[in-house]
Amino acid sequence: MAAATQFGGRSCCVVVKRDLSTSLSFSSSFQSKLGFESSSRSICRQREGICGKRRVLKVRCERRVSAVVDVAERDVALRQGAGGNAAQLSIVMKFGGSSVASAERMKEVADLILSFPEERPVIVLSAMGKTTNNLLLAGEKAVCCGVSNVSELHELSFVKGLHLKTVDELGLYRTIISGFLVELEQLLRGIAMMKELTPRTSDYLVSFGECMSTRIFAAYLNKIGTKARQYDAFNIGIITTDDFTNADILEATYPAVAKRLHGDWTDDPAIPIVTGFLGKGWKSGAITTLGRGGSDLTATTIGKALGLREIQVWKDVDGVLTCDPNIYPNAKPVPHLTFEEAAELAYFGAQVLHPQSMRPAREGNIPVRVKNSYNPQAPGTVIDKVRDMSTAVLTSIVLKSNITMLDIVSTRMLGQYGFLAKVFSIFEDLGISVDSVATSEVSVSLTLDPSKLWSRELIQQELDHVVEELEKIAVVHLLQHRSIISLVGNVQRSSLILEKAFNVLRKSGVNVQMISQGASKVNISLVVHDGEAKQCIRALHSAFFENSSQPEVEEADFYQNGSWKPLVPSQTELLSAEA
Ligand SMILES: Nc1ncnc2c1ncn2[C@@H]1O[C@H](COP(=O)(O)OP(=O)(O)O)[C@@H](O)[C@H]1O
Ligand SMILES: N[C@@H](CC(=O)OP(=O)(O)O)C(=O)O
Repeated sequence: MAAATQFGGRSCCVVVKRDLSTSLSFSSSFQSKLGFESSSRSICRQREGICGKRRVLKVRCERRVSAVVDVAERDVALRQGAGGNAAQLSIVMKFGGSSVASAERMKEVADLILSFPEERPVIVLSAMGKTTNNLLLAGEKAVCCGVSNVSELHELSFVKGLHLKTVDELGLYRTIISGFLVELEQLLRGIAMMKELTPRTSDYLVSFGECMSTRIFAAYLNKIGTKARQYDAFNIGIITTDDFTNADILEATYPAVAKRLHGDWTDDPAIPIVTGFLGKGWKSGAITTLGRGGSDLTATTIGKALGLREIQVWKDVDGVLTCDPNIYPNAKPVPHLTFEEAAELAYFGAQVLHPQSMRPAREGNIPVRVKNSYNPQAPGTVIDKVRDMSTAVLTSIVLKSNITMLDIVSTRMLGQYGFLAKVFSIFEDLGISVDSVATSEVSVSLTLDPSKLWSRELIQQELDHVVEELEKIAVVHLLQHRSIISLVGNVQRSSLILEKAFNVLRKSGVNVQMISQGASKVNISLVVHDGEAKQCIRALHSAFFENSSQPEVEEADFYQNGSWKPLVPSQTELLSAEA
């Protein structure tokens, strides 16, 4: 009989078997009270929800008999291994495109995985190197290049060449991927014939990248004697909305993925190699993608589904850095972040993590470690529920460029209630999401992310439509080519952060056009002109992270002449500072 673990109340608890099937189990007195002939009943409905501040799992069997258990309790039980002492899958390791860009890199990643013999990892892989970009470009070019020219497309040759070279160099059979390469060319011919690349076709097109990288890597592991099994995410229960190119993971994913991966592992252990980035639309049944960089989200989703101990995302940098190293090479690794900080960082543009990827990790309370596959010795960044904030001031500076800002001033006088509600209902009706907001009773400034508008070609038309609608109730100024600089950190120290930031910006001669502090209290956003943004980031980075002569930001500012200055300067001090 399969071993099981149980949690919940004394008279009624949830039992999870080794294959992750669940049932409700009753004490004998409760059983006789209910009139059930056996002490166990299968579950006909289960749903996750919020109760107070707890995430709970509500399960119900026939005759409306139900149990409510803490999700955290369930996850601990799963982590300890539903199934007694059997060695269960323990961690997720996700390797991004940069980590598996060539045969040599794949060998190094295999060595890295095998250097943790005590772990039983699930591996999530992205497409090799720049494959996704090349596939997208090939698709765009196919729309207008004519069917007969498809085979000459440079991007197609690049993708074919890279994958065949990798297979050859790893000593594998070309048949692992040859079918995909033929189908890929056929698909591009189809796009050329139709002269159209829909979001649905685009997702199908890019899926070839992950489908091939995982097959190559699994074959290589098997070749070197490590048993591995390839999985396409869309066939193992990663169920999503049908929002092609930017789909959301649905709740049904978690039990389905757990059942499939745990079940296969229990029957015949082999390292699972799963395609990142991909899912299956719940209505269409078609392949969907989770948005660019979506393999991070695949990794955290699998981590939560299986209740694993840790989620590792392996990149080409030493962890999450104090700012984008492409903007400023002096960026330094950040050792610890909370889920909230990491989510805010990702949402406001730090390309290092997918914006939605922290959600499953936070819900499952599973730590995420960001590591460098080119430099595995580097400690990386640990992202967890809490961290010591006693000395934390600023964690990271993030830039989001080319955003649009709207200044909206009510045409009515003060005291006009309902103004903000009207403004936001216009955005809701038009399906446009707003990033940052600053308000007064009769005016509101807000920023829009152009990538969230429906389609790139329509941006100007859509913006004109937004302005037209808003002008029915307000005077509107549309300000384009703006950047949001997000200061992510300990906003308990917001005055200190703002004081220092504005000092830097004043010295740089930059005028901030909007300020917003999110309710999450880990982020202060400043809007500046695009042209000034990078220079601001460099200056802010030097001030917050590089001035080593200053012991700590707050000490430097408030510990002078051997004594502490009060945190709030007196009026006289402010006046003398002004002078
Ligand atoms: N704050 C940041 N910290 C670390 N990397 C960042 C940051 N902002 C932008 N990046 C960029 O993100 C890249 C890593 O993310 P990504 O390209 O998704 O990696 P992978 O493809 O390996 O998953 C880095 O090479 C770096 O250029
Ligand atoms: N290959 C996809 C998904 C992904 O997550 O890639 P990476 O891990 O290399 O950012 C993309 O390029 O968007």
